[in-house]
Amino acid sequence: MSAEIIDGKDFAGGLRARVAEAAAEFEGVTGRKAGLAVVLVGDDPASQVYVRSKGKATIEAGMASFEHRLPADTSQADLIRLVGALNTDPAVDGILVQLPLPDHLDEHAVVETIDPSKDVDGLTPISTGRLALGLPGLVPCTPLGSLMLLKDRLGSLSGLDAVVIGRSILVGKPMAQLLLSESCTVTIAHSRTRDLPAVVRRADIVVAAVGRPEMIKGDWIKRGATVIDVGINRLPPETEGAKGRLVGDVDFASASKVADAITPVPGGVGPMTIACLLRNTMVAAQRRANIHSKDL
Ligand SMILES: Nc1nc2c(c(=O)[nH]1)N[C@@H](CN(C=O)c1ccc(C(=O)N[C@@H](CCC(=O)O)C(=O)O)cc1)CN2
Repeated sequence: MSAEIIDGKDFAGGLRARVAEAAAEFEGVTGRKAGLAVVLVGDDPASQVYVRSKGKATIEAGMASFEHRLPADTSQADLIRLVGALNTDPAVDGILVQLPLPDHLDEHAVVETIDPSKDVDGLTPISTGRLALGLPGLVPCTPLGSLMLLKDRLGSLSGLDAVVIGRSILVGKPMAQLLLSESCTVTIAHSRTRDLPAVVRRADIVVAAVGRPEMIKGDWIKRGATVIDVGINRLPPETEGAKGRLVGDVDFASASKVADAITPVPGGVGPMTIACLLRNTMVAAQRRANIHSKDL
């Protein structure tokens, strides 16, 4: 058996087109573009690529992009001052602080200052609390995109056993909450989990978000499971000067022989992260302008 490949790039393209339609409608009604502000501190190469992609995708969707690039030695007070200014800027509907931040900055303290109505990353205590309570709100982009792919593939997830490997605030914890709200039986596994292969083997749905290249092997996967690989790991280059291959947290070659369906890396969950950021920005803009629109 060979698993069906879940094409996140294709699904993300559809979502981006729907967001673009909503963005044009929003501009028609309000006379302004919905706006997303992205803040990057420092010069982490991967973050620079992601921030550039976010700006490009925002403009392609017909929204306004505000990019703020700050030096690596920016103080916490200066960063919080910038977030404060974005909170009160009427042209800004969504604010995202690119993570990780340099070590001297306190991510939680910075994120906490974002106005929850503009929290398109879904990371403020208000957004996190609303998700935990099962109330509507803005949800972190990678788990939201992963859930969209799962529901598109499986329809109802009710009663299914799901294992989320990883407990980060960006992916693991919100993913588990989302699966729980779909009535899955959810296990959160992590570095201290005993007999991880046995835990994973029970799952109908496996979401891998550990950040360890190709750690989850095919013989850990239950036959017929659906596998969502959130990992994006660049292997060391095979030849000098070349770029290393990009792989997920799942050993794709062995897992795809057992699973019913699997997301590839690249081209799986990654493109959904940016598409969901555009979607969240549009939702935030509509709510702030009191526009009631169909769900994106
Ligand atoms: N504040 C946030 N910081 C970070 C987030 C986030 O959601 N909010 N997520 C990640 C990085 N990320 C967006 O910021 C991101 C990662 C990967 C992709 C993507 O499209 N990946 C492609 C491959 C790209 C490549 O060739 O390198 C894919 O998987 O196909 C988009 C966004 C950490 N920080």
